[in-house]
Amino acid sequence: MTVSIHPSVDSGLKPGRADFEGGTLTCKCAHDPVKVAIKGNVAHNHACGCTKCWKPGGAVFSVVGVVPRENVTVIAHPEKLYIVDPNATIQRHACKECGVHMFGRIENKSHPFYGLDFIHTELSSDDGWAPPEFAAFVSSIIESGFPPSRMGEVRSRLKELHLEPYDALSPPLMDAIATHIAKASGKLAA
Ligand SMILES: N[C@@H](CCC(=O)N[C@@H](CSCO)C(=O)NCC(=O)O)C(=O)O
Ligand SMILES: [Zn+2]
Ligand SMILES: [Zn+2]
Repeated sequence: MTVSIHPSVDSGLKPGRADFEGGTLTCKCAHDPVKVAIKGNVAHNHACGCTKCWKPGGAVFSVVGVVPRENVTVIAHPEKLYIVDPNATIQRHACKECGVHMFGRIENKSHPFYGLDFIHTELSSDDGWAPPEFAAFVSSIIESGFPPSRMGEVRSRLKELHLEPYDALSPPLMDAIATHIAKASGKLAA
């Protein structure tokens, strides 16, 4: 049986729409759900195998991308949100009742990704979100208990889905992070 990556990619990637204006993320609560309005499309959307990103029940990977923080507005039930780990780089604001992560925010102003919030577009029923482009932190799925002996199967399936597997972020994003650090330390001209 083909290994399942995530319900939104298992039957192939759905193309996004260039003119997509954004949508609303809704948590899984049957009553009084938290709602978050997102302006514009998601960037750097990716499957993430890390232990920290929210995954729907049974999924091996999360699907997560970024939007400018000023494009994220909580429009219903902000009182249900809490920060999963206030010490983490990405502070994930999750619903206290259903556990879904509504957005992840970086508060450290010197972080390379400061200004970007992490979101899960599957929480929206709107059509046109950009699909994931690659798979990040693939080896990290083992930390959640995935059998190491099946990693070949996972990487083959990701390639088949055109989600190139990496054990950190993609090379362009890793280069962007390293460039930011080198500029901050003075090794490269700012
Ligand atoms: N092996 C660890 C990796 C966790 C990790 O570094 N996750 C990345 C990617 S999250 C979305 O791309 C990260 O930047 N984390 C910062 C944070 O979570 O605050 C594990 O699996 O836990
Ligand atoms: Zn909820
Ligand atoms: Zn992650």
